[in-house]
Amino acid sequence: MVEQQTVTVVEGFVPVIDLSFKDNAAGRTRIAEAINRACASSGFFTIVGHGVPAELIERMCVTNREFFALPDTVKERVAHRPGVSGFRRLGGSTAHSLDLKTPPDLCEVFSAHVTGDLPDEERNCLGDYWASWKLANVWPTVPVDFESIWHEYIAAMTELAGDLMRLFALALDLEEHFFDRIFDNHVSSVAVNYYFPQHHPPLPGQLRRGEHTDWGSLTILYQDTDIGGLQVRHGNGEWQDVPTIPGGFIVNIGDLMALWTAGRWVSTMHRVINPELGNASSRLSIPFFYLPDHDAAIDPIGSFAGGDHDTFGITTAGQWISRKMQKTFAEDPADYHSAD
Ligand SMILES: O=C(O)CCC(=O)C(=O)O
Ligand SMILES: [Fe+2]
Repeated sequence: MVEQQTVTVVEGFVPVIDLSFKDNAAGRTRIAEAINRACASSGFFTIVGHGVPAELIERMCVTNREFFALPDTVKERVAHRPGVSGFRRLGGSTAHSLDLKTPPDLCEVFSAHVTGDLPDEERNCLGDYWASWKLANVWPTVPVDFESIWHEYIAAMTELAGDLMRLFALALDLEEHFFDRIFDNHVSSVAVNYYFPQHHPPLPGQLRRGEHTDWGSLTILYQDTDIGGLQVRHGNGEWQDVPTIPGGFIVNIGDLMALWTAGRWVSTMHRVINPELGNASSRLSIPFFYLPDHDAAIDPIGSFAGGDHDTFGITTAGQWISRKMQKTFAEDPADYHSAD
């Protein structure tokens, strides 16, 4: 018998859920119940006992730290450019996805997609509009094992995210494999955020990451320090720090889960605040954005069908995410055109 307290190991707005028993039926039921509570209140929880090897996470952190420590001229060799994903010295303005006008976020980013190594002709079929998952991946040659570690990490995240979606299905009283077919050609990505040391005071309204919701189904986030900075917005409008749990991943749901559940689960606003002035610490965060097939519908599912939702005339997951991304990077001189 798996008791409730062995599953939710820390209660709170962002509870800590232990997945150690996810491979037995009683454990899965308990975990699904805990996930349902978290997703209906904050949309955020931390997982431990997730089974991703600590040494893989460590290698992923080390190789990315090495990359971001390289001179700009070297990093620019793998720069994001039309048709190609990669390194961005300006990590966009996530608050722009909500039409808020803020200065650029104080981070650099390197991103790659699960689709990014496919041949051009296959990628070009993934939506008839601009989309980041249609870009080719570009890989630095230094650090030498960068690309292979990224691939290993993406494979581990894909497996974990698929299992989380099966737990989500149980939590929503759906058939356990309900979501599998919506993700059989998923267009997920990893975007490593490097929050560099701040030697100058930020501009008014400028944050490491401006407030935003995530746009996909779920995000699995690792942070490589305990200096913190990630905050989620409580229903009463207050911002709450997300505690760092050693070895844990933060999981949050994105807009698609809120749309699919007609708002029963919440896609919660979050942001990353600046360190105190004079504190020159840096931080790496590694979100894995689990994004379904680009043509997945965004209508409410199962028993939520017919519920209220305003999707601004958008019908597919790909259009929804692409529109948000274009707003986030609108000041980037790349080849964007409307997702409509
Ligand atoms: O760095 C973090 O803790 C969060 C980053 C984030 O919210 C994002 O990249 O969507
Ligand atoms: Fe986010």
